[in-house]
Amino acid sequence: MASSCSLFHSSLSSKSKSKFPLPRHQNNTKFNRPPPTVISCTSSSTYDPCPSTTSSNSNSPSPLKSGRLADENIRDEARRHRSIANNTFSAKYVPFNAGPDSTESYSLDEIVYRSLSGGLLDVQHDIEALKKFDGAYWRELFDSRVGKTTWPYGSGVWSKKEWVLPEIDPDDIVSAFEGNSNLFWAERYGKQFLGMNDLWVKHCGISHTGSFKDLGMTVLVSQVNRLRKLKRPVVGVGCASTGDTSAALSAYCAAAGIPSIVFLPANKISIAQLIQPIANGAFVLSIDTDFDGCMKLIREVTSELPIYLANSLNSLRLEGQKTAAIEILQQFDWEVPDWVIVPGGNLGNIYAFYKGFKMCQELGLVDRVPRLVCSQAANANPLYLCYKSGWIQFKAVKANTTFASAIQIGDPVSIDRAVYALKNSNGIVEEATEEELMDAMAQADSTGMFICPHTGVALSALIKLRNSGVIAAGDRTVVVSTAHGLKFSQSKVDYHSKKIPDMACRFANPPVQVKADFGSVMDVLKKYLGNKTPNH
Ligand SMILES: Cc1ncc(COP(=O)(O)O)c(C=O)c1O
Ligand SMILES: N[C@@H](CCOP(=O)(O)O)C(=O)O
Repeated sequence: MASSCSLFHSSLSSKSKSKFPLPRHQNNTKFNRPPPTVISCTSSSTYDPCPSTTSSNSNSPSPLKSGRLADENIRDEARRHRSIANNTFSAKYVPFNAGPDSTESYSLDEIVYRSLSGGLLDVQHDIEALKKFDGAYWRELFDSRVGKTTWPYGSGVWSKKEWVLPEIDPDDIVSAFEGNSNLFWAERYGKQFLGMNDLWVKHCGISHTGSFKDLGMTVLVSQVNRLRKLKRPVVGVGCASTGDTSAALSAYCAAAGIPSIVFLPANKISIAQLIQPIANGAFVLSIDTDFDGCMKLIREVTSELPIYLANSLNSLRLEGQKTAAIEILQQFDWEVPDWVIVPGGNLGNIYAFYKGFKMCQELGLVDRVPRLVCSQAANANPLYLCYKSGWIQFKAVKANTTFASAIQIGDPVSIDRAVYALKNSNGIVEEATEEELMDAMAQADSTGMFICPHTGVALSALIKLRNSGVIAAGDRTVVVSTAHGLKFSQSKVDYHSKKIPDMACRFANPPVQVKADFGSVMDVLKKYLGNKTPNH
């Protein structure tokens, strides 16, 4: 039996009951009644105006203070509150950047990675349905979910569920409460090295498996969980990886009890990244090729075997990754920064950021999108070369070894998405040499960060654009940090021991070897302190 809180909008139609304004009616009456579809108290909001009345059984245990029943876990609680009727929102696959005449589309429950013409796909949301709620509604709804443990909205990704995978049952979601990552004010770095006072680092790598890939993987693995329950032919999930996608895939699959298979280029990823899928029980293939070779193989294999493809060629991943952009706006109280700088490899993430910002603009949460910068390692720079050609010519390259090993990619699958994102955000592409990216990383670390080399690539772009005056001292700028520095400690060890051929390692800070006696220790300390001036 439906509870009183229940399932019909009529129970939400009184403003006094609902915390959130209701959508605009077609006739423009402000906050009129939502469309006559059925929606649960919690399918569009974590806010339950009548939590204690949702159980129809008078013998049920009394609710806890939190609104949860005594014998319930958070998933049970979500199940009790879930909608038993159709959700108002929906999404489907369409060919990426299809013209207005295209009618090609696929349900998200289909296993499809490419359009009929062989192009990329995109997840298209029913924007008209989302637009029935105004920008203020969405801002307030998303803000209300931050910092909670309500399943699944406590996750930074699932707090935007209606914009991500609106139709998935919370019961099918596999989440580690990812997202909600720190937006770090780089006060000292900005001031000391760039003369900036509004510089921020979005620490997407301080996360469950240590990279932004968690944001996309929770979505992909949740959908796989659903497909398996629907008895679709998915025996396992596979990816090619430079180390972060494989870590995220194996962790989320392990949490859900789903087999994962990862293709890694032998000797081209860090030890920390290699041990992650091994520890999480993935089937790990170390293949004597580079990432592009692994990517080619996984595409062939997934078209032959019932292994679901987890790379960002699969547009589902980007639906999760785009929430980092929404989160940045949220953390600035819905003010739009001037610049967002993202390191690029397979090039899904730059498009994901664009999509997140664009949806916020389209749905009235903000009035513009920031300018995007994509930064590549000079040793693996096909996008940069394409940009320099005036976007005229894209040619895959052979990616050379780089300390930014996770972006050692010469034939990015999302090239079309990246070009689209950059063209539509008045974007810029930069590149960083090995010395530039390692120096930038070392300087940032010396101000209290501990970033990965890929973030060094993004910082190098910022340094260049500041020096050329393109980015002004007062511009609010966000650098996206994509992985945890601890995954790449060997690169820092090499740098600080000045062991890198042809690199000055100007900011190295090697440890001082000293004998274990008081005099020797005093000597080195006096010498060290002699170079310092008191701070007053
Ligand atoms: C740490 C890190 N930074 C940046 C990237 C680049 O992201 P994308 O491939 O979406 O361009 C990747 C993966 O490619 C990565 O693992
Ligand atoms: N850096 C990535 C490369 C693959 O990117 P994806 O986003 O297409 O999975 C990795 O860590 O594997």
